[in-house]
Amino acid sequence: MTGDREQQSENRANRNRNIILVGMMATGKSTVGAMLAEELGYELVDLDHVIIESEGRSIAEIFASEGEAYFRKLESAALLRMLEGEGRIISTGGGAVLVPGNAEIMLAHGLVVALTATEEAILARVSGDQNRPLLAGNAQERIRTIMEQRREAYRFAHCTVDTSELSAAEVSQHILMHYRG
Ligand SMILES: Nc1ncnc2c1ncn2[C@@H]1O[C@H](COP(=O)(O)OP(=O)(O)O)[C@@H](O)[C@H]1O
Ligand SMILES: O=C(O)C1=C[C@@H](OP(=O)(O)O)[C@@H](O)[C@H](O)C1
Ligand SMILES: [Mg+2]
Repeated sequence: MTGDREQQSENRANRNRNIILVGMMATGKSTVGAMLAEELGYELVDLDHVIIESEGRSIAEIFASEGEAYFRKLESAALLRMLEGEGRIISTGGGAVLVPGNAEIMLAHGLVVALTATEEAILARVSGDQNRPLLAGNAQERIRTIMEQRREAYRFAHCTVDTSELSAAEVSQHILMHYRG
């Protein structure tokens, strides 16, 4: 086997280990992650839930008392810990890709799927939701600004699914087709 072929087969093996969902808030990472875990019999890991459990307080409380930088440290540490295992669906929070090094770590440990949605779809999904501190205030403005800031940050994924016009179950089926090859 040439070095290139060895590398390719290692990359393929790594992709089969876990499925990692990234993307903007309310693109459906948590919802679809739960469906994928159920379908594949994999362990569901939602990084936000891991953090809420270990800290014993909500994401909004952590942001309010400790700030975003502290939250990002917890998130990156949880990501690293969770990627030590296999057979997991890892639903990340939308900002997990912002910390340098996290994208490369994800690519090396599973199939990375980016979920996207239009600004309108995201706004409809978060309306009345108080649990996303970064969207406090004018949610539409915040969504537009954050989407612009992060557009490039989600491009590293192995594949992307636009969820705007799909049900969560349909998104899950798309990902499964891709994963099973
Ligand atoms: N494809 C979809 N179509 C319509 N609503 C969706 C879809 N996926 C998720 N939702 C809804 O949008 C909201 C945010 O979904 P969630 O899974 O928490 O997103 P994320 O984890 O990416 O922030 C939830 O109310 C969820 O039921
Ligand atoms: O995009 C972000 O920076 C965040 C996304 C949230 O998770 P979801 O993407 O699951 O909403 C949560 O981690 C936190 O509020 C910050
Ligand atoms: Mg989520």
